[in-house]
Amino acid sequence: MIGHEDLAVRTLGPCRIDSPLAERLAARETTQHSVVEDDRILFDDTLSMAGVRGVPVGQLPSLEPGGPRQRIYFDPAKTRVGIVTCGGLCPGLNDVIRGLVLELCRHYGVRRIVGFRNGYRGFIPHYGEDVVDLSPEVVQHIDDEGGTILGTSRGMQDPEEIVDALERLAINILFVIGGDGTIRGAMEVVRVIGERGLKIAVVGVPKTIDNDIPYIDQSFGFQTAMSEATKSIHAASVEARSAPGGVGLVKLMGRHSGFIACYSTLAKDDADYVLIPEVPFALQGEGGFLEHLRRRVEDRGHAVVVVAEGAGQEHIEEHEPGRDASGNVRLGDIGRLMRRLITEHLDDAKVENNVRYFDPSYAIRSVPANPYDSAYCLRLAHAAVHAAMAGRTEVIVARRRRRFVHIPMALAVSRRNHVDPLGDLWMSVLEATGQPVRFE
Ligand SMILES: Nc1ncnc2c1ncn2[C@@H]1O[C@H](COP(=O)(O)OP(=O)(O)OP(=O)(O)O)[C@@H](O)[C@H]1O
Ligand SMILES: O=P(O)(O)OC[C@H]1O[C@](O)(CO)[C@@H](O)[C@@H]1O
Ligand SMILES: [Mg+2]
Repeated sequence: MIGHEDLAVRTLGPCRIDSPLAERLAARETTQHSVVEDDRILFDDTLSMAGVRGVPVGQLPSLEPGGPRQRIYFDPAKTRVGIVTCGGLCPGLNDVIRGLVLELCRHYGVRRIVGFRNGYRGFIPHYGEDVVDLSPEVVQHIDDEGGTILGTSRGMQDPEEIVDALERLAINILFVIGGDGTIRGAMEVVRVIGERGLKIAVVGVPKTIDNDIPYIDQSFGFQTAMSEATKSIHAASVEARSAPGGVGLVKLMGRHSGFIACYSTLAKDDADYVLIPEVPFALQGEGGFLEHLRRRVEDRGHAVVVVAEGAGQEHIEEHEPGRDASGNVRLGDIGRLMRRLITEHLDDAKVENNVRYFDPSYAIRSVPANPYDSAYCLRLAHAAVHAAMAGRTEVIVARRRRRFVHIPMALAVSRRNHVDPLGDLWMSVLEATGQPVRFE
């Protein structure tokens, strides 16, 4: 069970400098819309969860609120900031970079901001990457484009060398924008910073189109990515309904978590089956997926199947599970296997079929953020700047149940966020598709 120690946020030291934002904060009080800096946000949100703890209200585990502080740790005029983006692309990366730069420059008066190129390798001299000076002019309109102006990469880098680079450039604050791997990398950087007795804040903005970072409502860019995915599902549905025995099969990203598959299915009434990593399924046999699909194609003439890339990995026999440069398991291609098995199964049953396969893959994550995600990215960037200027370190900023909070990095990587097969989301998917609770 999560306790106080798991939620404790590290600071570099006392905040002794008046924040340039202090005047605006004077009238603030905790309301439905904001939480003042010395208040706390409850971790549990049901009576039963809080009740199980058996402690008075004041001792319930709680999170530090995000947002601006009256007093800050860093002197803006003497503060130098670094920004890096790592891991796979996600809509909104440029929005976050832009938000960080604008907040630092315009509201705190920080003048020296550099971007490290191509993920953590941008710190390592051997790669010969330049650093990029970032200013409001440089980041103007970068949010119109997908991707990241800084570039990104996978692959392990030596944290000692990363901190060498931070020291060489006299960086006081490092913002890391990335997923679980990036946060793990940042924790290594924090460890080395500590060993060297340096006062450098490391603050993360969590990024994952898979929405697999725990304790946060939804990651930025997820809404954009899942909206893009709905286009492919709709196209699959049009194809399926326009041909005898039409089967539209769509493979969507989602290594270990099927959120994109679930939400993009719920957005439109197009899909008949959703297969995700969290819910194992039998393929063969009377209660298996293929027989169910055959019956549906015979009864209704068409079907649409959405499969998350991490689903049904146990069915892929020939696959040698290697790892990518960052150590992430390389998955077998469930989409192509399903296409072959569906075609063979319908052929064997002498059911006329036209299987159309869609793999939108990178297309859903390389687009610019939609307006909702852009606004969300900007608010996350603001929260990250407030946290860092107040000397918070080894934290990510996140929105949890509508509140912006500081989550210790260790907690953010302690587990993965999954679709709960017994939870409300999966229940909605079952209701929307009408598929059986289990294929077994
Ligand atoms: N276990 C780890 N320990 C230290 N550093 C790591 C670890 N895993 C990854 N990293 C560093 O973080 C970077 C990004 O990691 P990774 O490629 O796994 O992407 P990610 O941040 O998890 O994003 P996503 O999975 O959403 O694409 C890597 O290039 C590597 O430098
Ligand atoms: O091919 P790449 O760039 O390594 O990224 C693919 C992976 O990145 C993600 O988009 C995020 O981790 C996964 O859904 C996907 O498996
Ligand atoms: Mg990852």
